[in-house]
Amino acid sequence: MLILQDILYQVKIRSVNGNIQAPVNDLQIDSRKIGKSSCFIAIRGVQADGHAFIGKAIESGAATIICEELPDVLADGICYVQVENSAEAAGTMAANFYGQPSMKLKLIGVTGTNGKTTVATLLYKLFTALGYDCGLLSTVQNMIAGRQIEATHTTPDAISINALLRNMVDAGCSYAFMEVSSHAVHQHRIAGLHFAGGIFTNISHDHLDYHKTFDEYIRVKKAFFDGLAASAFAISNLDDKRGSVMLQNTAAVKYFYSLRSLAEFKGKILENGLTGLVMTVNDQEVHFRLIGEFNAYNLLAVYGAATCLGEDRHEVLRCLSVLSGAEGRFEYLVSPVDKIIGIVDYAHTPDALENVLKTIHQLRKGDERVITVVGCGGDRDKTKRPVMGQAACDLSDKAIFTSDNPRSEDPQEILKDMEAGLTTAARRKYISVVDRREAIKTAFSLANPGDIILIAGKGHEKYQEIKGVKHHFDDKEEMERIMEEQGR
Ligand SMILES: CC(=O)N[C@H]1[C@@H](OP(=O)(O)OP(=O)(O)OC[C@H]2O[C@@H](n3ccc(=O)[nH]c3=O)[C@H](O)[C@@H]2O)O[C@H](CO)[C@@H](O)[C@@H]1O[C@H](C)C(=O)N[C@@H](C)C(=O)N[C@H](CCC(=O)O)C(=O)O
Ligand SMILES: Nc1ncnc2c1ncn2[C@@H]1O[C@H](COP(=O)(O)OP(=O)(O)OP(=O)(O)O)[C@@H](O)[C@H]1O
Ligand SMILES: N[C@H](CCC[C@H](N)C(=O)O)C(=O)O
Ligand SMILES: [Mg+2]
Repeated sequence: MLILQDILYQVKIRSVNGNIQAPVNDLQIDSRKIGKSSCFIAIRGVQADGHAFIGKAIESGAATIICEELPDVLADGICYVQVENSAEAAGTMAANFYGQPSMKLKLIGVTGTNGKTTVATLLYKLFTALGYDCGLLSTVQNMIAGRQIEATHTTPDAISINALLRNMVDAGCSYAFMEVSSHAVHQHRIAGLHFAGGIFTNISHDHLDYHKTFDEYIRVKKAFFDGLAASAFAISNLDDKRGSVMLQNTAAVKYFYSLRSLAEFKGKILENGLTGLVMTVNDQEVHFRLIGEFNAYNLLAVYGAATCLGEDRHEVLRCLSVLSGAEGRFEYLVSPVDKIIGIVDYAHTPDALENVLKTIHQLRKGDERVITVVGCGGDRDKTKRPVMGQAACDLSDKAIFTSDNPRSEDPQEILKDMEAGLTTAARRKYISVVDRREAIKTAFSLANPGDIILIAGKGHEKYQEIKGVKHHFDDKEEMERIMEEQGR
């Protein structure tokens, strides 16, 4: 069994009270998961302060406590370690506890507002196709060499990350690809990890409920690159306004990808249709199965990373050309009778919604109409609601506003936020149908043969969260059922 002293390696300690040689069975940041000889790390959170649960943790068997503030009364036989930052300590300690798994494989992190899941998943699929055992930490799922593990977060907490990485190392993985959310950077969930490379996709409006200002959101994303080692590579999107700033202070070796300017990884779209993209990538012409300009960027990022990792460029493009994207990202179905194109996409930010709708317009052959079903999540950034409502109307012939995980909020109020400030032209185009199933049905009832229906916001999600309860709901399943029921 490990002892506390070993696990504290490189943690910034302020004081120690008790026996630092105490054994540690496991690490926990949640008092509800404590067992015998657990080490409890008290973290100040958004909802609660872990320090309030120190007593509870000791009652449940914790023998060692990591905290920023010592309790007034110290219990006998317990070792208390006061640290500068508990969240950061949790990352460093988790890495020590699990034997530095991020150093035993090559860990690549992907950050940005949109495209993280797509890029990380493509990298996982690509390196698997190239013959490596790989790991993946993503919004849709975690993977350990082909074995699927349910994902609860885009980026899990530090202890879960290191436990998963340990399992990957034990399963013989030589690569791990992970999404790095801005919440994760800010909450130090990635502290103590050793990244071999970092990728930036893009930055636009999201999570301003959490980060408060756009500048702060940028600063947090940039902190990921600031933390990379000189031995790592950092790849950024030159066509994004903040693409260069992201890498301004990184010690890592910098690379850029672009569709518009000269860059190490340069792409040009030749054809963009429902059957995929035809592009040149560093002067080699390739056909990809992924659709839309935004995926051209995702593919360039993946190509760049694979090149930096020493893979053969031709082989990389050959493998990439046959890959499909991540579940729920621009997945489409054509109805058998009326040839209505139904698209399920995870666009849940203004930028993603705009991108996916612009892509749909580029794919249109004639005067097919575009009908969009969209909602905005409850207990999330409210400022994106009117922007998404307006974008849906601007870029569709008809928009149906509906619910997308209202969580603790009143769904009608969310719809009101989406409707607020719509232009007169937009007002003529939208209707609100609070029940998502009814909204999808309405979209199909309104569609003429050949029309395009976009169902945005939930992608791979298999639930609708209402008042804290997750009800089974799957946009793709609904779409298929309605097509059949309506005989389309
Ligand atoms: C807003 C946010 O990010 N919250 C995350 C945060 O929770 P928190 O700060 O609210 O924690 P808290 O409830 O205040 O508790 C503070 C501490 O006390 C502990 N505690 C609490 C209660 C108790 O009885 N005993 C106890 O020990 C908690 O375990 C925690 O360590 O830390 C928790 C542990 O790591 C996360 O599970 C939790 O994610 C919540 C569930 C969440 O919904 N997060 C979303 C917003 C999120 O993280 N999303 C990003 C993706 C965003 C994107 O699209 O880019 C993600 O990476 O998934
Ligand atoms: N490079 C990109 N630029 C802009 N939009 C994109 C890009 N890639 C994907 N999208 C759009 O954003 C949606 C979400 O994509 P993806 O799941 O890959 O992003 P993400 O960053 O992982 O999102 P999340 O933060 O929720 O995990 C897609 O369904 C698509 O509409
Ligand atoms: N990672 C994002 C996903 C949003 C997906 C959307 N369907 C919603 O529930 O708002 C979040 O947690 O904010
Ligand atoms: Mg994701």
